[in-house]
Amino acid sequence: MRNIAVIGAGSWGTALSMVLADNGYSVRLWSHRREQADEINERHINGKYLPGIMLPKNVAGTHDLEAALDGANAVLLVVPAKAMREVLGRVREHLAGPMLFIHGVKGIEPGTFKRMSEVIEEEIPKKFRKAVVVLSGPSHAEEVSLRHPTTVAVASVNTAAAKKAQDLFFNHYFRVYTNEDIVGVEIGGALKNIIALGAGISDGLGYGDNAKAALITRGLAEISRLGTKLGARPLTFIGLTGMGDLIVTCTSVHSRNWRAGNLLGKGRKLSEVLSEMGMVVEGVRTAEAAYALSKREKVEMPITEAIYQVLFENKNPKEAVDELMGRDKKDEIAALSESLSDPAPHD
Ligand SMILES: NC(=O)C1=CN([C@@H]2O[C@H](COP(=O)(O)OP(=O)(O)OC[C@H]3O[C@@H](n4cnc5c(N)ncnc54)[C@H](OP(=O)(O)O)[C@@H]3O)[C@@H](O)[C@H]2O)C=CC1
Ligand SMILES: O=C(CO)COP(=O)(O)O
Repeated sequence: MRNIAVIGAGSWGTALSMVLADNGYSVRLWSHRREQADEINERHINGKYLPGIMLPKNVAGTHDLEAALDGANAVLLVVPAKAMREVLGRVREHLAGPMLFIHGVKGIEPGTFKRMSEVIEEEIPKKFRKAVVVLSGPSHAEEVSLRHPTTVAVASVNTAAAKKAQDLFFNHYFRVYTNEDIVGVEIGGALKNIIALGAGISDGLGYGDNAKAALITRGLAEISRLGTKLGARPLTFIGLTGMGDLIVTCTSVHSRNWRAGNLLGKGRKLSEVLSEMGMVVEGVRTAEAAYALSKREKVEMPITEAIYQVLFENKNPKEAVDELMGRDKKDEIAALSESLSDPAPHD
């Protein structure tokens, strides 16, 4: 049996460990908290993040990063985006040879506004990485852990590496597609969280399905505009990691981003909401990054801007919606058509 190191024992790291274990791999699931690693080994559960789920026996918890990485054929990184660089610095100290790096993180690094694959390339010397792959798509951990049918995409500039990752994860309930557009997959996965916050805010305000459909569709338009400006392929945004993930995150009660937005729409303060969630809400920091990127790249992103203002400038959510609705009249497609020509993918 081959070994895989999973770095990050939250909901998603644990659910993906189960997929790998079901596929016959020996998984070492690293947690930065010793008691969580002990719980995984002694009781075969991760009570905080996936309550009620029994983990397969071939998922071993560990608090020792060196032991997690020793002899591993691939490493899967699943920590919050803001922790990625620090965790990679620690991982780097224990690498002995080249490894396949896969990540399942849906965020942009605060401050640098870099994608996670860029952070991995900066922190892990070339001699220690065979390739970098992202795994993304509509996939709530809670449902994956119940082995409910789920589809995702794996993307890399290295096609063979994407196929390798596809082989690692693919099974009867977890269908994995390859995609050559790593920029589009990472941008779609990160920015959908901002729109999910918006969908939650809209629901919290008492608005209905019309408003949510508008947010999803026009949200996708602005994600595509920024993504293509950054080098993504437009078609990626109508796929699993674009429209697919927007649908699931904006409509599911499992979504932490939707739930956080819902509380904000009901009038709660951001600081209170975040401490109550107790899990990562990537859309908050990603809204800051996407807002800055939209200014840097001169891309119009009115929904992102409105959500940024609600989160960081204390704007009243209802006023933000009123302002969005009162913007200048527009043609639906004209502003999009430029970015919808589909060049070959590039990084
Ligand atoms: N949950 C899901 O359904 C999905 C999540 N994702 C993405 O996966 C990524 C991780 O999310 P998810 O697992 O859900 O998050 P959770 O909040 O469930 O778990 C985060 C995990 O990371 C740990 N952690 C926090 N900071 C650090 C650090 N500095 N060093 C090491 N570990 C740390 C936490 O530990 P502690 O318990 O101590 O806080 C916890 O184990 C996010 O980018 C998310 O968008 C993608 C697809 C689906
Ligand atoms: O990315 C996800 C589902 O595809 C999980 O979304 P949340 O982080 O909002 O729970």
